[in-house]
Amino acid sequence: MQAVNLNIGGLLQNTGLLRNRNGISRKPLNIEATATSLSRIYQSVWRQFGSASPARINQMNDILRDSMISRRVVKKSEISLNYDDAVVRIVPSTASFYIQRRGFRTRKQTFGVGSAGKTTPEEPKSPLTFFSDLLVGKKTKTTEGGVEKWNQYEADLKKLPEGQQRTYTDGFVKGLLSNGTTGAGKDAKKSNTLTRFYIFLVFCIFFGYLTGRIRVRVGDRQIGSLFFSNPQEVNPEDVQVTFEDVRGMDEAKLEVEEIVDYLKDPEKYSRLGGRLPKGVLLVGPPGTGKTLLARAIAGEAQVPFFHTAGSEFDEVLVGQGARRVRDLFDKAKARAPCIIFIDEIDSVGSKRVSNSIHPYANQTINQLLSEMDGFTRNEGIIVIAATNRVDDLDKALLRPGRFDVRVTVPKPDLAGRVDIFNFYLSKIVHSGAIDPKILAKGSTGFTGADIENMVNQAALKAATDNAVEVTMAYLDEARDRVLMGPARTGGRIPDEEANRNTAYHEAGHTLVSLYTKDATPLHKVTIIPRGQSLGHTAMLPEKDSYQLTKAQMLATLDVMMGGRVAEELIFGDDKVTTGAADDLSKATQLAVQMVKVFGMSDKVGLRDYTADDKDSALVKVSDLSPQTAELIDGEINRVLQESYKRAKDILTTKKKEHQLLAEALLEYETLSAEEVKRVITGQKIKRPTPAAVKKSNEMKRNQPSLVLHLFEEEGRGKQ
Ligand SMILES: Nc1ncnc2c1ncn2[C@@H]1O[C@H](COP(=O)(O)OP(=O)(O)OP(=O)(O)O)[C@@H](O)[C@H]1O
Ligand SMILES: [Zn+2]
Repeated sequence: MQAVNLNIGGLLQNTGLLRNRNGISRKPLNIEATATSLSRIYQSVWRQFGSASPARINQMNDILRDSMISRRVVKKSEISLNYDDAVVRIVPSTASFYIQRRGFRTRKQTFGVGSAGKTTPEEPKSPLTFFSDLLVGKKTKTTEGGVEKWNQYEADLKKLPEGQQRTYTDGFVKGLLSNGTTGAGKDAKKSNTLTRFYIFLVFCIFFGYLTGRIRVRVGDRQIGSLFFSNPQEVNPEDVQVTFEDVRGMDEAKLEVEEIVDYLKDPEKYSRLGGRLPKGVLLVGPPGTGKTLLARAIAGEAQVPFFHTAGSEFDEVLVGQGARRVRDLFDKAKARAPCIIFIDEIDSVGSKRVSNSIHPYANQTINQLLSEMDGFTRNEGIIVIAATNRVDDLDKALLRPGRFDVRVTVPKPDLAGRVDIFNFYLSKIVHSGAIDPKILAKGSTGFTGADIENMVNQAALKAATDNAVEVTMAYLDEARDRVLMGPARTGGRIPDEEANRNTAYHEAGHTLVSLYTKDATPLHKVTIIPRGQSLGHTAMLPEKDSYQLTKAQMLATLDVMMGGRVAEELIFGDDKVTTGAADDLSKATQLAVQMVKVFGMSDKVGLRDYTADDKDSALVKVSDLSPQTAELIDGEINRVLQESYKRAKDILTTKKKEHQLLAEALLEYETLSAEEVKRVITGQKIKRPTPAAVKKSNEMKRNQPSLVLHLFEEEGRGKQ
């Protein structure tokens, strides 16, 4: 027992929590390792005493009192040890200790670690402990805990969109690893478990692959489940989703309600002679919840749901796509009433052109058409297809008797977004100060998937920070991630010349947007690489727009030109970079549309000139005269040229502002719209620069900053 006591003090010294008597500075604190070790020691003390009767707690406290720490703080009910952003509190009276990380703003957040097997109800325990538990290595007592964690992990994983599942898994495994390494070799058992876990993981993946649950994608195609005879066998899902889970699209829900009714009782409809659609086409941008709506229909009606994607029919081998369609319908018929859902139907159902990308699309579509014609209306099968490009679809699919009902699933409007935010916020622990209305106002143009993603990202970040709840700050940060893509983890790139270029380029976009009347309001500008680009100027519309005016489009063009113009003006014609390529390609697309589709060029007139671009004929015969073609070309160029000139005018007259802004960007890396406005009027920004923050963090780390109550107490005691 003596050994145990000494260990606590020694351990605290070792891990840098406690400065030793001579004040020699300590190693930087590894909070995870400390927590794990403390927890282990506490538990071993606890085990010697068995259950937690008051007498035993006293006994244990006696031991603690003898220890190096407690001797000095006999009378203290609590000892706090501060370290950078963490506080370790030891509460002898309850024989427990807590490691807190200081909260995001001012709030302190606590989660209990190693309260020696005893729960302390008075201590707020972070509700987001799943991550922190993993990171800190909180031990669940039995193997059941492991199973639970695993199940939880699996459940959580399923909830995430496919793109994020990997990141989540990475985090999970990292959590396990950091957990495992703290034992540093001594804990052979643990590493054994870890090995077993990996073997299990590999096995799961392999098994999943074999059974076709996990598929490998090569380019556009799936090479999946090669070993089983019937590849891509679609099995119906049991759907738990209901209309309650689908938010912010009341009209669409109304439109499909009848279908639910029908699926619940097809007989009733047949008896009354009603005619129901065979196919429903859900049209809307990606992420607006088309799949979700289809699932909800199945869930409401309690019928099987066959989920496929158009691309799955797109096969390497001749006739396979068609066979899959046949198999799918055969299975569905056996399970009617049911729903067949075909996602991204445009990938197979677009105009029946023979091209090298979809050589056998014809056969597949024909099969689909004949299957849909093959069953009668009231057989109890509803085929729901989703697309975001209805214009591209083969007209044959849209004929009566096929997908003759069309339901639009638009991006949510303000009220819809409030609803969706409310829904997803209700699933996480969040601060009461969060106002969904403000969130919705600040996320114009977001889809349901974006919002879900945003809330989820905020919750994950809060969990890794061991926060008690998700605050507005986390949500703001998450919004920027959704809006601009994840920032480069290392911050700015190490090439300062490139950074300078980016700063002037982005400042160019920003200034043009500020001084152009109809431009979308600025949100943020940054020179931290995001996604593909080196910098980013993010704009956020103030309200939902249902249409764009010509002035708004021209403003957008001008802003796009701003980047290139800035490079030219500051660094000279021959120093322009490739950084503007993306801007130019987007600008060109827009200009082409303005001239050819929207009739926004007086010279070219009001005709839609894209009609024959869409034609599926193999050999295109343009019915435009060469003069007209030339005219269109000239007009597109003129629109772009004029826009370039407007941007140049602004940046030439605002040279000083341009420089101020670029310098500020180099210094602060990211600026909000308000900060931009301060900077260009010559005012200072009232926050430390990222460089200063980094430096002060480093300084803190190298400085013994731990002293506190413990030693003050000791000093006073001696005098
Ligand atoms: N209106 C909404 N209400 C609640 N959740 C939504 C809504 N829209 C999207 N989501 C969330 O976003 C996820 C992705 O949406 P879903 O896959 O249904 O979009 P989609 O329109 O089918 O997109 P895609 O065209 O890319 O397949 C859903 O699983 C759901 O969690
Ligand atoms: Zn640009």
